[in-house]
Amino acid sequence: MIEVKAPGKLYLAGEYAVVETGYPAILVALNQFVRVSVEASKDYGSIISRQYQEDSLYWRRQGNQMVFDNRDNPFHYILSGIKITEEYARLLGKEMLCYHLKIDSDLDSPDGKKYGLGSSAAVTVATVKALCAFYELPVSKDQLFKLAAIAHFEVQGNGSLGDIAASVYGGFLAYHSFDRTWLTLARKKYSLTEIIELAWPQLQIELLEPPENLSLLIGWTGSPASTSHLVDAVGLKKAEKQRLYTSFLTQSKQCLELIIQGFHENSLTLIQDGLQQNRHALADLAGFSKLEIETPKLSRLIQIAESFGGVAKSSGAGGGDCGIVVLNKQIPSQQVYTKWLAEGIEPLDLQVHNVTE
Ligand SMILES: Nc1ncnc2c1ncn2[C@@H]1O[C@H](COP(=O)(O)OP(=O)(O)O)[C@@H](O)[C@H]1O
Ligand SMILES: C[C@@](O)(CCOP(=O)(O)OP(=O)(O)O)CC(=O)O
Repeated sequence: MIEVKAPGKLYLAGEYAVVETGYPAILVALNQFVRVSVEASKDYGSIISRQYQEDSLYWRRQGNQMVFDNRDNPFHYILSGIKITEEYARLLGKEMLCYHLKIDSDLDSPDGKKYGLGSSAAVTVATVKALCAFYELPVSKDQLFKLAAIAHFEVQGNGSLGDIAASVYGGFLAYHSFDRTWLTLARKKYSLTEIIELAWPQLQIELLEPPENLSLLIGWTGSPASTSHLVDAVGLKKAEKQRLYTSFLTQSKQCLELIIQGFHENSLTLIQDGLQQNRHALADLAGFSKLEIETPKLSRLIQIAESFGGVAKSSGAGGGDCGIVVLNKQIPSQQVYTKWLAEGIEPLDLQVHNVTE
């Protein structure tokens, strides 16, 4: 039996701008996982998720095809991960097999709360990783990223795919998004084996070493908003308010360069300065897009963090969900947590996860 796991993530900076080809974001992988196991089977295969038990899917193999009843199944990312990995396996001359795939996830709490830690990305990465192991396909992290990014992109159709990178590489990383229009065309022109060997236009992934004194705190404010809805709303403003949008992109890039420099120079101060500026850039974007990215509860989370010398901002698409704080390790996190709890903000006591294998 094959068992693998892939971590969830949070955005530290660069949200929205990273959706534009080549623009950077900083992400961090966290010790909350999606776990996938694969076990060979004989007559039929299955996909069973602990979080979606009522939606278990049973399938049979007809040659290279998986045959199943496709009504109302929620396993789009998993099925896309399977499709891409099997396409790759066939190109490497592997025979298609039957198997039971089981999924379990820490990313949504048992009481159904969604923390916005990137479950669709982690589930896609874990599925691709598990099937690569099952079919004995040797894949580097770069290749795993590319296979999982294709699988995710072919379902969601937008987004920067930064969450896939965080789930594959782990730790803190600087991610510059690749040209997704190129990928769509490349999928028609090249085979999967060729695509995952190619350098993808504009893609850059750099692992970052955090300064020793950096502590990362996470607070959850509830009321998650729809990321794709927010991203689409910004897409609309991009055309309507070109000047403001371009200035947001420039601002975001400048902050990100400062933060990356902070990581390179082990400077907590530079990282904090960059995060602060990124918060302001996102406020400008929210202003001219008429969106609420930093909700009143996120603002409270940030004010409390600032009263302890921390720098904080919304994480990801915003409109609720998580806020992140970067502060000096010397400040006990419990002090911040107590104040948050008093205001109904839930501290998520998570650690940075480094992918070692
Ligand atoms: N435990 C799981 N089992 C099966 N599919 C999952 C699981 N967790 C997440 N998914 C898939 O990911 C989707 C959630 O994606 P999305 O709403 O984009 O969340 P996120 O923003 O956390 O990535 C679900 O609809 C489902 O398709
Ligand atoms: C706006 C974004 O830059 C960041 C969104 O991050 P979130 O963490 O809010 O979203 P999910 O990964 O779907 O949970 C869009 C993107 O980069 O795709």
